[in-house]
Amino acid sequence: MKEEEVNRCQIQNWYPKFKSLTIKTKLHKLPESFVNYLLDDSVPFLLPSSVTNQNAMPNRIQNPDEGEDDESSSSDDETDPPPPPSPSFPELEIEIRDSIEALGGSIFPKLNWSAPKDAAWISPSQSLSCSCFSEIALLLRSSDSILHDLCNAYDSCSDDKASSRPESFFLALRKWYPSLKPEMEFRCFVKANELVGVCQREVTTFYPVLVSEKEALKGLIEEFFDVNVRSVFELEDYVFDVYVTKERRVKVVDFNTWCGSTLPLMFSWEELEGFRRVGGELELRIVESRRGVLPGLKTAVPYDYIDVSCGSGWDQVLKKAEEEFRDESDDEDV
Ligand SMILES: Nc1ncnc2c1ncn2[C@@H]1O[C@H](COP(=O)(O)OP(=O)(O)OP(=O)(O)O)[C@@H](O)[C@H]1O
Repeated sequence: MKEEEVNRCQIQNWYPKFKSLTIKTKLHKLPESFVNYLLDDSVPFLLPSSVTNQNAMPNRIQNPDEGEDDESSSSDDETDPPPPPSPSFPELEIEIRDSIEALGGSIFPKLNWSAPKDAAWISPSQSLSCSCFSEIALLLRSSDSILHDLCNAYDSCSDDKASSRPESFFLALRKWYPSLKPEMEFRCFVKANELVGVCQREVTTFYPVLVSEKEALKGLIEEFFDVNVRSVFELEDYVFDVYVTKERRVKVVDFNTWCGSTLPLMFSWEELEGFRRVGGELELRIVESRRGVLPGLKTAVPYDYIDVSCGSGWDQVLKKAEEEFRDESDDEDV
């Protein structure tokens, strides 16, 4: 993969061209001091001190290995060095506060490529919804996906002299949508400027609506690609994610590289590479039945993608899951 492909998929590069077809977003170029703050892995980490003090969180995030303050630990206080001063980014904080306000009070944060999805557990809301600078800082500092953007974004590039990091980092604040339906998100694969495959983005669940609406959804996405994406996005091979609204309008959620750190979800890259759609039928791949996923397993994947043969170990897991499922469905009042 070329560095150019990775660069095109940065939100600050694609957003201006797709502004009217995606989630409303405000972009903030990050000062290097804030980038260094995100990269600093000292423990305990300090949240920026707030100049606006609006909904600010406590500055010091406790190291899980440290006990609660008690008598014995306070006796060491005299010998402990004083805690370092909290970092402060007053200009950025004020710009961010204004953007959050303009976006309705809650935002979804991401850097050039990634959102801190893996850090949602640390947020009081257990989601990526943020309403102040310190909530954003906490999510960004706690996320490996963000660390990947900061340090490893060009790892899959084959250029002779690939960059180690982008020229600038941007923080994208996207209007928060609390009730996006996972079944209406799709990943679309484009090879040589042809849409060669589409699949549901949330692959661990069977959604009956996708079975009944499959043809209509496929038509909508195909038309959206032909009219709005094919001749506008500058790469030939790439992946994009879309959301279909209840009014049946298609919105771009994100652009990703072909291969690299992008997951092919219900396809394999080999399979996608082999698809040639000139005149052929586009496949929208979905989980076709309740039995197409492993019930009760968090890391569930569609049946076809694991080795279920006798002796693989999965055969026993599946047998047990199917028995449980049968017991549950017997209880269902149908
Ligand atoms: N503005 C928003 N409000 C609420 N949820 C959102 C918003 N934007 C995205 N999401 C949810 O977060 C998920 C991840 O978003 P996004 O694709 O931007 O992150 P990402 O890090 O690039 O993910 P990936 O690496 O899987 O492509 C989306 O699938 C969607 O469910």
